[in-house]
Amino acid sequence: MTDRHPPSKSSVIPPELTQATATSTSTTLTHDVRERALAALRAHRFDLAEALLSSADPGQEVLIENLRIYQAELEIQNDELLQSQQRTQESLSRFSSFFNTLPIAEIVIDRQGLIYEANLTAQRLFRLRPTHFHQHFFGRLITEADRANVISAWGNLRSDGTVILPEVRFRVADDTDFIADLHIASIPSLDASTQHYVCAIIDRTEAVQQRQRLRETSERLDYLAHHDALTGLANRACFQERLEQCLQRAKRYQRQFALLFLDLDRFKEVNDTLGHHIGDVLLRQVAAVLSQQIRDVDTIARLGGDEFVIILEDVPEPRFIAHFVNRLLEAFKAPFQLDGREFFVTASIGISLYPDDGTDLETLVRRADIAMYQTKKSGRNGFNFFAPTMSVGAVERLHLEHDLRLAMQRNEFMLYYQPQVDLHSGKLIGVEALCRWQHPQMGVLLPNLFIPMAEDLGLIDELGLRMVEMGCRQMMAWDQAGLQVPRLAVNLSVRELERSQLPQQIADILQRTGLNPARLELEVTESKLMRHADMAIQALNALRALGITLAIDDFGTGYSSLSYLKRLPLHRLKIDRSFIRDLTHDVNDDSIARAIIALGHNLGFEVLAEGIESREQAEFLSGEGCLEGQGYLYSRPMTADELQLHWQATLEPHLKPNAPPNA
Ligand SMILES: Nc1nc2c(ncn2[C@@H]2O[C@@H]3COP(=O)(O)O[C@H]4[C@@H](O)[C@H](n5cnc6c(=O)[nH]c(N)nc65)O[C@@H]4COP(=O)(O)O[C@H]3[C@H]2O)c(=O)[nH]1
Repeated sequence: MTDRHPPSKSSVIPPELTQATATSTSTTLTHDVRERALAALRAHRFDLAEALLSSADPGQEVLIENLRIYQAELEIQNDELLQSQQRTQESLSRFSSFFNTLPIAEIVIDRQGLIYEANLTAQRLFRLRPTHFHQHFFGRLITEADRANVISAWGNLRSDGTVILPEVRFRVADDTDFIADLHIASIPSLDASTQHYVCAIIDRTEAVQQRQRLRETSERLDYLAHHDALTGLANRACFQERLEQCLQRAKRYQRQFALLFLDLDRFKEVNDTLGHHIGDVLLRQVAAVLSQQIRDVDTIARLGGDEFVIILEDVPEPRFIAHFVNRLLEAFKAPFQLDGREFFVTASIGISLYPDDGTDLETLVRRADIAMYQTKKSGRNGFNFFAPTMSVGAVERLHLEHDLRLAMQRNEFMLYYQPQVDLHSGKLIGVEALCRWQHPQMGVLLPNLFIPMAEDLGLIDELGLRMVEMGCRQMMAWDQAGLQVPRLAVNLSVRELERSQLPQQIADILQRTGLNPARLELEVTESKLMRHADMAIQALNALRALGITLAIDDFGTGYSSLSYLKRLPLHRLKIDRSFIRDLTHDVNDDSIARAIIALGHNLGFEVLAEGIESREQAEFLSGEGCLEGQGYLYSRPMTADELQLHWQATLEPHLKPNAPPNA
């Protein structure tokens, strides 16, 4: 760009000097002089040319004048040229500094994609020196993943010769990546072979990172809004959302789901004795243990303190929930590691079911809570399904408790009896005594309403003994009346088993009433028995020693361990009626009932099925080897007089008026 190009000589050199044909003035010049003058002119030595010409022919005035004009013209042209060059130089340097100080990386490439030029921003951005850029393919600055895309877009520029590609991932020399928008524009050119393109690379890393940070922050905020900071479980807000969704799904697809409230037993003691820090460690460990037990579809949340809640979606049967809950309680049998020590913690669980216990969020939550509270009251470390009787309000409950105490004094309790029969012959083989409270205002109340209350109030021992005695006396009375009822089964609260005097008190009753101990059977509910296993074995052994028989009630809902079951001095398994209800309609229940019967027999127990309501159920059971049963098919629970009337009339063969009553 710095070379000077003198104006074309042919336009300014006096024709006399260049023309071969001599004019009137040039003819006098010798060839030699002319050549030398020309050479001097070409060398811009005007003084020499002038001297040569004057010496050759001093009369050549015109020629010399022309020469001077030519010299003046040349000098003007030269000045203009110099100024033009100066301006070009300035313009180039302005462009160069503009190009290099642009905050945007600009790279000029040729038709092949080879880099022709790159500004300073591009050099800094790619950490490359200019020499590295030159003759490098532009594509090498782009990551493999995006390269083909860019090349294809470059080959399909818009009609205005540009294309914009957002967020292309470029690769820097040190192999790190950055994200930038890429604008490609063709530089107008007359000759396609020298076509160039300018690629503007607008670094978007900051914006992308900021967007990423924003997304992360909003995700984090969302997480915090929906999770409990201590345990990482869902929090109350999230739980309510999920429960609402679960409710909608259950309504739409007519499914059942369960809500479990779980509260740690004596958590306050941990906090008070070991400190809040350790309490927090325990809560985190409990959260981890609980999380391991649930399926992906289920939700577990911490509502605060030591209160956890689980939504079990789509549960076909309550007994699956019982199975799940037993697994949960089982998980609590392993010690927690707190402050380098092993620590045992138990939990109380309450369960409500959609739709049985409520069809709206508030009702389900309240009822699961009530059921949990009930578990706490009945000895903790266990679970309860919600029962309508639990929902008696605080005031009503107070009244009822008061009434229950009075009822004990006034002896308002009585027994209903439900026959137990031989499934083959239909013969009466025993009765189950079921307690009723003849409330002066409310009429006959069922045991689920008042037995737990009696347990809470510490009245169950007295009530239980009264029922046993009442039943034994009734057996003797039937004997007297000539109705032989071979066996009396009475329910025993597991609370009663805790009392060391119980065996002696039962022995006293048997003695007082005169009933043969072999005709008395005591029933204990499986799930409750299993929760007090070690204590129960001792108590049951002592009772067994009296000569009475023992039955395990509601079998199948408590998930006893077989090894433990074998150690119990039991005579009878009573299959829970929830397994009987769908017999012959639900193959699962068929197989469960079949398995329980086989299990009972293998363990050497008699097996009795509860809740038989249809002939098909009875036939299925007897076909599977279950010999005994009870249920509405045979009789509802009834008063002693009703039973006597009914069974004396319908089962004459069992009337043995003269048989020794207590044989
Ligand atoms: N759907 C249906 N139900 C049937 C059928 N056959 C009998 N039942 C009901 O099933 C329950 C059987 O008693 P359980 O399992 O020992 O369950 C008893 C027992 O655990 C407890 N209970 C009853 N009396 C006493 C008692 O004197 N002491 C103690 N500790 N608990 C008692 O209360 C529970 C409930 O007793 P009830 O309300 O009398 O309810 C009785 C009975 O009425 C049937 O075919 N279909």
